[in-house]
Amino acid sequence: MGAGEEDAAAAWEKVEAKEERIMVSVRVRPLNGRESGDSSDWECISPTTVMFRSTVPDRAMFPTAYTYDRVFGPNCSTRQVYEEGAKEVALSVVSGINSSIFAYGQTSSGKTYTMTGITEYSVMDIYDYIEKHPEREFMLKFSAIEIYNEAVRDLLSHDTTPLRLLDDPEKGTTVEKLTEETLRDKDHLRDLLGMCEAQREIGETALNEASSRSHQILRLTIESSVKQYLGRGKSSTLVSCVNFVDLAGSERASQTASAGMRLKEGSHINRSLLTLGKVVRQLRFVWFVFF
Ligand SMILES: Nc1ncnc2c1ncn2[C@@H]1O[C@H](COP(=O)(O)OP(=O)(O)OP(=O)(O)O)[C@@H](O)[C@H]1O
Repeated sequence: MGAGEEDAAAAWEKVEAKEERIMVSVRVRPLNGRESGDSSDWECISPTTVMFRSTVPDRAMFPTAYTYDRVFGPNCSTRQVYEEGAKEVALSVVSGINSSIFAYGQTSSGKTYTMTGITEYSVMDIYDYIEKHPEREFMLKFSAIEIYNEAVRDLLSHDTTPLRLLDDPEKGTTVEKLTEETLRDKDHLRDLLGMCEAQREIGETALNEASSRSHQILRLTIESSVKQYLGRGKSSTLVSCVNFVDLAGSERASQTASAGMRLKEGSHINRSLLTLGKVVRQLRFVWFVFF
């Protein structure tokens, strides 16, 4: 086995050793200017437990505690959330393991804020790993889509025509004609991330002046081979990808004061999140997933 294959085998052993391959963390953001007069209903009482105590007087007597793999309170930085909640998952891509990190939550809860930081830190660590492994040849590719009002759009193209989803028996679901950029360096990736941010559909609601109105999926694919064996017929190439998913937030029309276009967007967002919830619930009962 070459160095890369050993890394991959070690990473797989680590994954196999864990009973759970899904990690769920909760981040409670600080109250903002609009909410600062209120007291928070949520309190992080340990690194894994968050407690909900309703401010409605009759219900305040019955707090409920929820336990997750990790809970981050309002004073935790995005760096800490990344280091303790996402780094291991993001970096498994360099060892040939596919992974996804996604943020799910109510509108204005801090999903985009958190995912932007996590993506940035992951990119820095992935390039750092590449620099420390000159014995391997790496090729990085990047693609980005948003799902807006149930239509899929390429965020690396100025063409707004919706793209078709195709079911490939080997590759699974793919997006037809999606741009995939081969990255020159991390500055190139930063430029592309900036382009995605600029292209993404956002709009103002009563709860968030820059609310994401679409689901965004950024995909980084990494191919790597041992340089020594390249072209000698002995080399094997590791190919894997990491997805950074920033979902649009669930919302109540009464709270976001949505009407017209915003209301239509909100109903698409809520419906797709409801479907995602159903899929996750069903997965609890499925032992094998066939592709
Ligand atoms: N941990 C945090 N610390 C400080 N400010 C935060 C934090 N999390 C979020 N914010 C701020 O709160 C506001 C809402 O955050 P953000 O846009 O990330 O929410 P969201 O969940 O993505 O919302 P939506 O679903 O509407 O797109 C932003 O102004 C953001 O800068």
